[in-house]
Amino acid sequence: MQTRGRFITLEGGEGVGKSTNLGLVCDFLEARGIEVVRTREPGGTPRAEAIRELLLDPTPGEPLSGDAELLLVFAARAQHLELKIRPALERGAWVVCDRFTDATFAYQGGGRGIDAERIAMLETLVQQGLQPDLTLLLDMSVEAAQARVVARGGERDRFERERGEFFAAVRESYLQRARAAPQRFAIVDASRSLDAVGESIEQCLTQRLAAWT
Ligand SMILES: Nc1ncnc2c1ncn2[C@@H]1O[C@H](COP(=O)(O)OP(=O)(O)O)[C@@H](O)[C@H]1O
Ligand SMILES: Cc1cn([C@H]2C[C@H](O)[C@@H](COP(=O)(O)OP(=O)(O)O)O2)c(=O)[nH]c1=O
Repeated sequence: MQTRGRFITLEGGEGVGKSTNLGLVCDFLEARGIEVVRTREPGGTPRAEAIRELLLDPTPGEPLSGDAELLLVFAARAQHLELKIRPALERGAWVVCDRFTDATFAYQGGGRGIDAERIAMLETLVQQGLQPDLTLLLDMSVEAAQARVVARGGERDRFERERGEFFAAVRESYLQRARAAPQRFAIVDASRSLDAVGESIEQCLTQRLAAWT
């Protein structure tokens, strides 16, 4: 019987280094002979990426209602799960995803103030019990992460234009979720050098791999 693959997510606020470290996670696993599917949310399939465009579009004018934002996030996720994540896990590949539902609890929950119970209802509907096996939460101060976003350059999307209080609430929600599920989460101090962060991530992956095999 084919063993189901593992599902690993990277989480954290803007500029903490998720995209940078995603490659490191994938390389680490591939070097151990594991088939890896690298993906991201919102997005991951062409139609889910189209929903991402809608969510990130900073064009002023018509605001996006909180519920519309929440439902779009889960619409993209439903598509991503059915077409990409579940088939990969079922054939035994491992999925490494830049953000998943913890981001919804942090951004739509903590940031926008949507009740966690409403989010949890959609989580149950769309995921039917599927949860990441490991979530690497890259954590650092909002101010230092913002400085990285500024240095990275480029146009700011709809979320990146939010105020400092929004990101402080996002960070706090992530930390609360990590404390509530310490088996699933590993909190990584993302304020350190790229090498030091990478070393912590590799240590964590080494421990998990040993526990899973
Ligand atoms: N540990 C680090 N130290 C210094 N700069 C970093 C570190 N990690 C990432 N960066 C830089 O910070 C910026 C944001 O990183 P990125 O991976 O795009 O973050 P995210 O995907 O979490 O928004 C990029 O320019 C990246 O090169
Ligand atoms: C997955 C997800 C992302 N988001 C937001 C967070 C990000 O600002 C945005 C896009 O994610 P991402 O591309 O990871 O942003 P960045 O690389 O700049 O950190 O989508 C939500 O609000 N809810 C969600 O469920």
